[in-house]
Formats: sequence, C-alpha cells, structure tokens
Amino acid sequence: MSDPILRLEGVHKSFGPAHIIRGVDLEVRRGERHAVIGPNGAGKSTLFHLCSGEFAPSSGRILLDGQEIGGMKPAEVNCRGLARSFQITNIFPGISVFENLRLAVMRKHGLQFTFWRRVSRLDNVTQEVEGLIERLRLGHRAHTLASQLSYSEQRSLEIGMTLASDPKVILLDEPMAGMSQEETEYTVGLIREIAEDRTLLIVEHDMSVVFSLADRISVLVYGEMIATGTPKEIRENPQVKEAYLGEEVAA
Ligand SMILES: Nc1ncnc2c1ncn2[C@@H]1O[C@H](COP(=O)(O)OP(=O)(O)OP(=O)(O)O)[C@@H](O)[C@H]1O
Repeated sequence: MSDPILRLEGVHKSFGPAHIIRGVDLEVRRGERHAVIGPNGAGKSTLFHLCSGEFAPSSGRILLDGQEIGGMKPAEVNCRGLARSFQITNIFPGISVFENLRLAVMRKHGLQFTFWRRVSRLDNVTQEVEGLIERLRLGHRAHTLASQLSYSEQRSLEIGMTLASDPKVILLDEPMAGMSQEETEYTVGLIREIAEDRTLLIVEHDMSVVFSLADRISVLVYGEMIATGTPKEIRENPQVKEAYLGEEVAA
C-alpha cells in the first residue's frame, strides 16, 4: 500500500476566465481508501470529471498506473481501469439484480447474449455474478427487479455494477447522498468490505462517513489541495481547521 496508482501532477482546469482547479498534486496509493473533501464549489466534482475523462485538464498530467490518461475520453479511461460510480444511473430498472450484474460481468468479458456459445464461459459468468451478489449482501434480492429495490439497495447494486468491471481504481461520487442514517451505516459497511482489495477515491459531504472510512483525506479549497493526511492529521491540521472544518471537528 505505498506506490501511487493514480497521480495528478500540477493539474489546472479553467472554464473560460474561471480558473477552477489551480495546480493540484494528488497521489492515491494502491489499495487505499482516499477521500477528497472541501467546501461547496471547491472543485471536487471538477476534479472527478478530470480523472474520469469528462473534462480534459487545461494543463498538468493525470497518470493511472504510470500511464497518462489526462484528456482521454471517458470510455478510454474506463478501459484503462478507472471506473466511476454515479448515483444509480447505470442500473437497468426493468430487469432483476441478477440480470443487471450478469450484463455488467458479460460486458467485462466482451460477451453478448446472442453469442453465448460455450457453456463453460457461461458458467464462469454465473459464478462471478453469484459471488458479487453475495458480496453486495443482495442474495435475498437476486431475482427482484432493480426498480423494486430500496434506494440504498439500488446504490449497492450500482456499486456492484462498477465492481463487475474489475477496475484498478473506483471513483465514488457522494455515495451517501440522499440516504437515511441507517442506510448510510449499511453502505459504509458495504464500501469497507468491497474496498478491501481495491483502490477507492471518494467525494462525500458526510464528515462522519469520511473520517471513519478513509485511510487518507485530501482537502481541496478554492481549487487548491491544502493538505493530505490521515484522518487524525487532517483533523489536527490548523490550516484545514481554519479554511474548512472549523474547531468543532477537532473536539
Ligand atoms: N462546465 C463548467 N463551466 C463553468 N464553470 C464550471 C463548470 N463546472 C463547474 N464549474 C464551476 O467550478 C466551480 C467548482 O464546482 P464543483 O462542482 O467542481 O465544486 P464542488 O467542490 O464539487 O462543489 P459541491 O461540493 O457543491 O458539489 C463552481 O464555481 C462551478 O460553478
């Protein structure tokens, strides 16, 4: 858990005259859960868009496992092993949990329904889907239509669809948005479990989630990364307290 799998070097992003990302350096280590926090409008979503290929950097480099991905299209970035989990937009509501995950696993293997020829390959797909369902704790919902799941179950399924592509790095965009306390606790447990052998980069507004889930936290304020460290280091960092967290979080 030491070498960086995702590295940003001197990344800038401007929209016309608006200079939003102002020379960001960031190292996400292989296998860590890394959170980016910061006040509203700091540029967190923009940073995610830059990593996932929705935006091209105005300057600077973005490296995934040593390869430049800055400026590539989202599909290309995805092929290189970076997957982004959006709210619940990747789910097909009219088919079951099992069928959703089977589609995602088949996509990874480049299989299509009409070209299922070899039963052995199909068996592998089924096994992989069953493993995923178990990991997502959705066993009792395997044959339920995705549209009939609760919101947090849909989020779990969505995260599972992202996992199915076996990415090197997963970007989780506000995974707890719109969740109740109970759903949040469930999802934190789930993310902790699925992240065991993965690298996660998370943007999340719920500070109790961030501080309990992240191995390291980076703080973005007005487009600049003002600190990176363990939750304890960030909590105690005077600059972070002044710029963002306030005194109460240190208590
Ligand atoms: N396509 C765009 N064109 C112009 N300005 C943009 C664009 N996208 C984002 N911005 C501006 O960049 C700034 C940062 O926005 P961004 O959404 O990245 O911040 P954020 O930290 O994710 O905020 P929040 O926590 O509220 O989601 C904002 O002032 C926003 O208006």
